[in-house]
Parts: sequence; C-alpha cells; structure tokens
Amino acid sequence: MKRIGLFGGSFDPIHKAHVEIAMCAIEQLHLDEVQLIPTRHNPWKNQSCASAQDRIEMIRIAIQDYPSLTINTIEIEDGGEDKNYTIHTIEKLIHQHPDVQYYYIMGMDQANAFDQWKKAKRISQLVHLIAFQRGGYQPHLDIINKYHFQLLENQPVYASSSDVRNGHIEMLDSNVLRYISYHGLYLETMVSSRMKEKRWKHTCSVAKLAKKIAKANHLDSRQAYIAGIMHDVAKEMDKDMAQKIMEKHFSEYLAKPYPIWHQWLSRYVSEHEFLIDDAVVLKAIEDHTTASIGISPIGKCLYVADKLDPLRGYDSSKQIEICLHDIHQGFRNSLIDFYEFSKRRTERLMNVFMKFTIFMLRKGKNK
Ligand SMILES: Nc1ncnc2c1ncn2[C@@H]1O[C@H](COP(=O)(O)OP(=O)(O)O)[C@@H](O)[C@H]1O
Repeated sequence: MKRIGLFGGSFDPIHKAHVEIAMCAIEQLHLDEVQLIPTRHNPWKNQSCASAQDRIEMIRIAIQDYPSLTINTIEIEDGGEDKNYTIHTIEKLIHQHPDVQYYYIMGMDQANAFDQWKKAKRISQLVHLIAFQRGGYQPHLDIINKYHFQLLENQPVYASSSDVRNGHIEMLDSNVLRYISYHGLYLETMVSSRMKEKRWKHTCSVAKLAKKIAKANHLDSRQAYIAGIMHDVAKEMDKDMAQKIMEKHFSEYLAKPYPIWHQWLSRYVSEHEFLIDDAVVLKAIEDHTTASIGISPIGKCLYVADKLDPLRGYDSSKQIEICLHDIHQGFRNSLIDFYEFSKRRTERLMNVFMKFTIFMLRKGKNK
C-alpha cells in the first residue's frame, strides 16, 4: 500500500523548516511521498499576503530538488465554498485513492489547536495524525493523546512564515528569495523592519511615485517600484559594517562623503542579501543620490521621485507633472534645481556633484 504524507499550510511563503519537516516525515515514517497542499483560504488566518499562484510557484521552486516532495493544489482548485476545511480535502483524496494510506502532518502549534478543527475526531479516524516539534510550542498531551497523534523526533526550529515576511530572509531557499524579490512580494514588510518609521514612509512614497512616473512614460513600473522600495534599505546600516563593505566592494568611492555611501550600500544589500539580479534595478539604486552619466530611464524615475517626494514638505506637484509627461525633461529640471541650490552652498557634499551636473546639463537632452 502506498504511504503518502499530506502537509497543508498557507506557505506564505514556504520556508526551509517546511521542507525539512516534510523530508524528516519521509525518513521517519518511511513515506513514498509528501504532498504539500497550499490552502486557498486558511480558516485560522483571514488573509494571506501572496496570491495562490505565487504561493504555488514558490513551493514548486523550493521542492524542485526533492523528487519525493510534490505539490497538490486540490484546495486552491476547489472554488466551491468560501473556506476549505481539511476534512473535505481528506475525504476527497480517500475517495479518489482508496488504496493509499494517508499521514496528515503538522507542526505542534497546529496539533495543540486540533480540538478546534472541523470534524477533528473524524479526521483522526481517517488518517494517521503526525505532529512535529516546533520551536516555542510544548505538546498539549491531552490533545495529542485524545487524537492519537504520533510525535516525530525532530530538532525544534523557530522559523515561521510571518518571521520571513518581517525580514528574516535567511529562512528562505535562495531561489524562492529570488522569486520574491523579482516580483516584489512581501518586500514592504521585509524592508520596513530595517528602518525608522519616518524613513519607511518616505520609502513607500518614493516607490509609489517612481512607479507612477515609469508607468506614465511607458517604462517597466515593476522595476521602478522595486528600485524605490530598496533605494534606502542600507541607510541605517551600522557604520562599521558600512565601512567594511565600502572598503571591500566600493573602494573607489570611499573618499565620497558618508551621507551618499548608502546608494552603493543599498545596491549591495539588494544584490547580495535580497538576491536581486536585475541590472537595471541595481543601477537605479546606485544612481539615486548622485545620478550618473549612464543613468537609465528607470534610474531617472527613481532619482526624481526621491527628490520630488511630496513628503519632503514643499510643493513639487508641477515638477511631478512634467516628469509624468516626459521623464527626460523632468530629470533635467531636477538637475537644474540641484545646480541652482548647490551654487548657493559651499559644502563638500554639494561640490562633489557639481562637475557631473554641469556635464549633464551641457550634454543636452540626454535620452
Ligand atoms: N518551524 C516549524 N516547525 C514545525 N512546524 C512548522 C514550522 N513552521 C511551520 N510549521 C508547520 O507547517 C505547516 C504550515 O504552516 P504555515 O501556516 O504555512 O506556516 P507558518 O506556521 O510558518 O506561518 C503547519 O502545520 C505548521 O505547524
């Protein structure tokens, strides 16, 4: 008789502990296969952050090197009712495959709350219930015994999807993280945990404006939005760490003033921590404070959005209108404003850009 493990969850997103648990179940229970079953609508959670399609895709990516792990989309495909309950899934699967022995596996948090599951007793009669140790959860033995749970011997892990969404990206498979960063999933909660609230508000506002300007100019608004969300990600980085990264990776810019280092550091974090590999996005982040001679149209969208952010407290609406109409003209205007502003000041920070700004302005429209 075939032995199949069923592992349901939001997988929003799937993380390393999910895969570890599934593999551990295969080994300890001698299963032929574990099917990961993403929920359409978890009865215990009101909303999930990523779409069903994205969650499925992330699971596919995470299990691609594990032939005994498969994905079963039965709950997502079943569009009949508002919420889907495990009992319905199990009954359906048993009906479709009466010759299979099913093992329903879950973490200790879920096992402890099993009394509240719809038709809990019936589920325990239909399948073998398996519970995994989970960091932070002691087994409630009354429930474990009542429903005849088998406890597996695994090292408790503290990973959770909500921790991932809040910035613990180290819990992710690197290809899943690439998918997340490319599509901009969860980036808002992931990045907001790295900065103070005021900067976070500015970041969101810049990302929104950069996206709007890109869209109005028929450019890739996804690239502009992601560059906007990431542009200040390293601005509050510890100074020693900043120094080390600059020395190792951007030594040619070490002599530049400290307040502009964050454009290279944010590029570095985006590329090496968030695994963003889109050269246009990375270059836009790198250009967002100083601009550069080779700045791209997306780079211009971010540059002007950062300068014209309505949260900066002055009326930038006319300049924004121009950018929406023609980003190249809007960018040029921003440079002129900066030039005029810098002429009135003598700080080193301003002076370092003057040569470049004059060059750009002389260059003409610079498309
Ligand atoms: N670190 C972990 N250790 C043990 N079980 C876990 C762990 N993380 C998730 N699980 C289990 O995986 C299943 C799916 O969980 P899900 O709701 O998608 O993720 P999370 O609980 O991480 O938000 C649940 O049964 C949950 O108990």
